[in-house]
Amino acid sequence: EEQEEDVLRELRLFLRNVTERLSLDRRFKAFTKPVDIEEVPDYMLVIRKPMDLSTLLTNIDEQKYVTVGEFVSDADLIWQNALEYNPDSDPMDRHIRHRACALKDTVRAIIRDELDEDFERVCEEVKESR
Ligand SMILES: COC(=O)N1C[C@@H]2C[C@@H]3O[C@]2(Cc2nccnc23)C1
Repeated sequence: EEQEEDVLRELRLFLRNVTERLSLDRRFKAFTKPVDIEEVPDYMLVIRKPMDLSTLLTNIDEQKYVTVGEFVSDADLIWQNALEYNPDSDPMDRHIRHRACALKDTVRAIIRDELDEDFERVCEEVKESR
């Protein structure tokens, strides 16, 4: 119904704003596009559910997310995949793991600071009603 569409439109605006801010952060450059499987041929063998910031944005526009929780689950794949695929002690792996941890903390901080819990509750009710 109309009010539901208003809530989901506001959700998409919030999620686009969060995703765009993450994409502009230079620390998260490696997370902005899918890992290039030409460059990294074994990536898809190791990582079952690839995810990146550009794919999050596409998902938002395709109205995949009805709650912030669903969005955060996909956003978490980005840093979880990076920790899984880059586990070694060499400096490159440590560098991307440090950035993955920064991404995890930044997503959580933005949601804690900027998401009204009453708004998320309304989104959950829309989801249950479907
Ligand atoms: C989110 O990004 C990543 O998990 N990775 C892992 C890959 C291994 C290493 O860094 C990545 C890209 C790359 N390309 C060429 C040679 N080596 C690399 C980015």
